[in-house]
Formats: sequence, structure tokens, C-alpha cells
Amino acid sequence: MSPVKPAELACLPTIDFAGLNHRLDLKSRSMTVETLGKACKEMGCFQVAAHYTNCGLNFLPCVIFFLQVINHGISQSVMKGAKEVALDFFETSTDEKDALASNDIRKPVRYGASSKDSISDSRCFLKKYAHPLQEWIPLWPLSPPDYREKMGKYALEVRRVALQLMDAILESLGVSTGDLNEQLDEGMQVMAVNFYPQCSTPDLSLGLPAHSDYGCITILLQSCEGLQVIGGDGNAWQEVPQVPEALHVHIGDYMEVLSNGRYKSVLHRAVLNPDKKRVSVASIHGFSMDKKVAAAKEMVDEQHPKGYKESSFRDFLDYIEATDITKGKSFIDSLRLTST
Ligand SMILES: O=C(O)CCC(=O)C(=O)O
Ligand SMILES: [Fe+2]
Repeated sequence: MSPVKPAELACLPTIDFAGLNHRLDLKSRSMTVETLGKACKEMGCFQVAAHYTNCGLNFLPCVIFFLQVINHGISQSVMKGAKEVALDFFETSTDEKDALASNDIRKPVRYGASSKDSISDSRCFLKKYAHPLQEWIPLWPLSPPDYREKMGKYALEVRRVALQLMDAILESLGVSTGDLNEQLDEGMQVMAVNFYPQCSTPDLSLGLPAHSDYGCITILLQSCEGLQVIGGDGNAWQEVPQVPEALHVHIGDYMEVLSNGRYKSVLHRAVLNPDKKRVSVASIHGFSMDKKVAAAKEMVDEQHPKGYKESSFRDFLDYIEATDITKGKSFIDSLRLTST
């Protein structure tokens, strides 16, 4: 493998999530949506600040309403809990890991160290379906004993953030959101919980090679730095900073399809750290297993002919099963009708 060169720190836009909830202050919402749209177009990724804001102060009668409705950045204790149980799972529960180990990419919960969609042996992962939670949580690990409770709490909260972000991203495109929001509400949430060991030669091997995620958006929680992206028009890898209390969000293949190429799915990879192990929790949000996703009608006209084939999550799984993705092939490339 070619050496992994040091990457510059990315300067990523930060979206104040509270801005999306200014239902009483439409100007703030539309400004936030505009910023979000710019971030999606120019970088394909951004970070969401999870801090509380006092923007309710101008609306004294509504302060309580604002605190309840706008302040649903995920709490620190929930994020910390998810990272802790992730680490405990990888470090302690060997029997359970063995029991969940599988190369069958259709399994709703599976553990892997190296398989068809994990082309590196420096990463262990647990992939699991997470929505509807009550349907899948009985299949999640039982150890550590608080895994289901803590990861389940995070799964619900991150999904709520994802639905609001997807709504706002679609709004930024000028797409009518009604039906799409309903479909996304019934859509898949797949969580990839990743563990990367400390590595004394991080310049020689990657934790996870370059890829894009198939969903509409991915929200990533990380214990420390290690994620790199190629955003915007550049072709250099940039390190995503670890901003305390912020979540990293990137655009996936299905948002590229929906937007007919206006927003591009982001190429990303994980590098290894010389002095510490790392866990990350990638929550991928999209449509249901058999929903065929196509460009939104508002995104297609004479100047912008349809650029992608329709496809579903099941088609993605078929593609992954049939394709050697280690040879540089990607799902989104397989959907392209023209060069977009
Ligand atoms: O661990 C990371 O930073 C990236 C994980 C990732 O890209 C994935 O699970 O799809
Ligand atoms: Fe990814």
C-alpha cells in the first residue's frame, strides 16, 4: 500500500442545529437552511454543534417551548454512553463477538473484522439495523449489559437529528419535502460501530479505505480524530477535527441521487492513530429496503437531465455482494447515467 501522507486539518462549516427549529422565526430557519445547502454543495459535509443556545431569550413567553424543542442536540452523557459501550463491546465480549460474526451482508446484526465490505483487517465493526428500534434491539449484543440501553438511546436521538437535517437539506434544494419526509421516517437506519487499534505505523496502513456511504446522510460520532474526507472540488485528504460536543455529518450516495448530482456524496476514510485506539459510530439514514430512489422531480429539467438510475437499499446489497469493491468500484458510479 502507498504511504498514508499527513493530511491538513479540514475547515468544516458548523451548523447550529437550533437554527433549524426557529419555527417562530422563519428568517433564522431559512438562513440556517441556506448555510446548510452551501455546506452540502461546497463541501458535502459539515458539523452540527450540539450545544444549547439562548436564542429563546427574545421570545420570553416561548422560552420553555424553545428549550424543549430547539435544544435537542444530543446530550453529552448519551454520546459518551454510546462510545463507552462500543469500546466495551470490542474489548471484552469475545463470545458474543464470535456468535455475531458473519460475512453475510444481509444479516441485520453482524460482527466482522474483515469481510466483503471491510477491506481492511485493521478495523473491527459491528453493523446493525436500528430502526424501528424495538424490532432490532433484541438482536443487539447483550454484553456489556448496558449496551442496548446506552446505544439504543443514542440511536433514537441521532435518528431524530438525522430526520430534521434531511428535511432541511431537501428544503435547501427546493424539493417538496412532504412525501419524502414520510418515506424517510419509515426508512432504514444502519449503524456501523467501528473499532480501530492503536498502530505504530499509521503511515503504512489505513483503518478503513476510501469509500462513500450509500445512505442519504451519515452522522458520525468519534472518540478521537481519525476520519478524513475529500470535500468540495479538491482531491487532497483532509482530517476532520474532533470538536467536543459536535457531530460530523456527510452526504451519502442517495442524497446525490435525490439531488440529481447537486450535492455529491463524500469520499472518506479512517486512518489509524499511533498513540491511541479509536471508536466511531456511523449512523446511516436512508429509505426503506425496497424503496426505489430516483432524482426528485424538481431536480430534473432540460438543463439537468436525469443523471442516475433508480435503485433501492436491496439493490445496493446485491451490488456489494456481486462486486469486488477492493478494485476501486463504487455503488454510486454504478448508478451514473451520464457524467454528472
Ligand atoms: O470511523 C470512521 O471515521 C469512518 C467510519 C465509516 O466511514 C463507516 O463506518 O462507513
Ligand atoms: Fe463511511
